[in-house]
Amino acid sequence: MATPLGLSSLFSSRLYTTTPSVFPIHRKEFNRRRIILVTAGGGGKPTILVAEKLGQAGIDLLKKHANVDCSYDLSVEELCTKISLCDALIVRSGTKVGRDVFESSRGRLKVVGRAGVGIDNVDLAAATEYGCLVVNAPTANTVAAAEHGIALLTAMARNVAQADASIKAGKWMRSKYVGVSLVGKTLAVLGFGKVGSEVARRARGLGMHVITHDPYAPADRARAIGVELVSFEVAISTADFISLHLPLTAATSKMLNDETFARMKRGVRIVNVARGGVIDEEALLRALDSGIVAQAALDVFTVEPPVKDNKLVLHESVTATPHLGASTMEAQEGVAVEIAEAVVGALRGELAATAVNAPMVPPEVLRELKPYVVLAEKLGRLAVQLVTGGSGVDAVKVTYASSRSPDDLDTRLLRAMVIKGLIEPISSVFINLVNSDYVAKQRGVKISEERMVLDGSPEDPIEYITVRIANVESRFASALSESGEIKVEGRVKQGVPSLTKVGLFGVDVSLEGSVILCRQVDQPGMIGKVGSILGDENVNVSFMSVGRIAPGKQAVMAIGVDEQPSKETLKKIGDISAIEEFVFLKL
Ligand SMILES: NC(=O)c1ccc[n+]([C@@H]2O[C@H](COP(=O)([O-])OP(=O)(O)OC[C@H]3O[C@@H](n4cnc5c(N)ncnc54)[C@H](O)[C@@H]3O)[C@@H](O)[C@H]2O)c1
Ligand SMILES: O=C(O)[C@H](O)COP(=O)(O)O
Repeated sequence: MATPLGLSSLFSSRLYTTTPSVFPIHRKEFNRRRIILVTAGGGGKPTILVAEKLGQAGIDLLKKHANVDCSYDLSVEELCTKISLCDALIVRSGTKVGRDVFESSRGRLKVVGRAGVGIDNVDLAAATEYGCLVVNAPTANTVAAAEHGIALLTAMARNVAQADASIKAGKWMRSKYVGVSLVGKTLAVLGFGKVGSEVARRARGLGMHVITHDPYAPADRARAIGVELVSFEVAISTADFISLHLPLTAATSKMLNDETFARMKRGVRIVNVARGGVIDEEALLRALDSGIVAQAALDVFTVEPPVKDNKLVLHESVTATPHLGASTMEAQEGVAVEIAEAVVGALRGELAATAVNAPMVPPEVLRELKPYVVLAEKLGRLAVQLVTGGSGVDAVKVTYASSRSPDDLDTRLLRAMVIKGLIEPISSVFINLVNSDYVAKQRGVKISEERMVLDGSPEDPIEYITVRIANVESRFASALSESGEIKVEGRVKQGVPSLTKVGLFGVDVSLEGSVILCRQVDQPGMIGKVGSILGDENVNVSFMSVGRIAPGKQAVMAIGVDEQPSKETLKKIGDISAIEEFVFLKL
């Protein structure tokens, strides 16, 4: 059995395979491998704790394969006590599966199943560290969430909840509850993924003019349902209604805030069935009180359940529901079956397509590929940030230049990491070796791979990796290759992943922190100018390199920074007259 590896959170799990590591791994051979997950229970049936209400079809399926303990509303202490007797745990969003749960399981807990999409309530790093696979059910509640979005939209526009409360209180207030019509109004859907596109489709049926903002959604998918892809600015400033369908990520956290509310049409109405943290709740309260936002309908909150006297929940212009998006009989039956199959499969040792944490890969392979794994993810992350919003990513080519025979180089892990880098920052999906191809296919991203066989010693597995994105525009024109694709190339230098090429320009910058890329007319003093602007703001520069076409001609300067420079600092860099374009990229 393999031992734990101290790699990144994605790869720091205990890795169990039935065969010792071999390198190369041939595809068929790998597919035959089984991951041993069930080690407890004395060879009898495994025990599964279902800690939140799950559809009966799922429970029935679980009971065919395991002892099932359905215990709801457990305190943290009760959960921690029970867990040491369980091989798998199934939860929804209401149970916090923190480090204490994994610690208390003393190694017996092998699978956590999240009966739904979001896994914000599961400590993934701890799960991975304790060798516990986490699986979710990402598709079965999509329609339910979309229907709830539409329910909130229509109920809000016609004051259904407020009027119902009023009539139940013995009042008959017809003029107070005059609503607004939806037909002909503009709805901006922010996030055009699984739920967002279903909401858009339904809103079109209500006669609304639907626009959407999602920098990563293909325009043809939007066009197919009569929806216009627009910039964030156009979406928020022209909408009568805004519906949120984004994952909660660093980029979307508090995306609706004082500044963005100020740019909206006065009287805009907002629906949130995504995650509470996408809205700055204090700012929403201010916008409601000042009349910028006429009404809001909220299914999700930053803290759930919200505190008793939460001002948003109590606000007259707010319609609130207790995270009911996925709560239909049909969705819960679907989710229950989806999660039961995934958990039973994982307990049997099958690879799970909806696994959200660590893949199982032989440690020797991981140890050798570790820096290349990081390089692959960062190249993916860089490349996607160079895409102009709205372009839609559908064709990605990854080239591995290596002196090894193609048979001696298994690139699935690297491809998975490129996909992770490309998709994870813009999605609620967690990507690993198990689910990467599935997710890429589902999102219409075609990944092709190419091997370049080099002469020389095959000691290092790879000389360099190139990631190209075709059919897109770039927000940094210098990142384009001769054939018009976004192109980034990297190498591992003394164990450190480094960016070595952007478009046609050679650079040399270690892939840590963040990177600023500037195209400039090659001339003396540029490094000093940019360096001093960053220095004035105490931004630590870790690396600087300049790649030029020829002396005195154009050059691309790559600057590695430890901290994120402020908008003002970036503007000062952009204002340097010799700088023709620049971009800030987070790694
Ligand atoms: N209330 C509920 O019960 C309920 C039920 C299901 C899903 N959800 C939540 O709804 C959200 C959407 O779920 P999904 O299954 O459609 O996810 P998804 O990954 O299919 O779609 C998310 C979309 O957001 C886009 N996106 C990412 N960053 C963006 C940005 N900065 N600007 C604009 N678009 C951006 C992505 O490109 C993607 O298309 C998630 O937060 C999920 O947790 C809530
Ligand atoms: O992430 C999800 O799937 C939804 O938010 C639903 O959560 P729930 O299963 O707790 O209803």
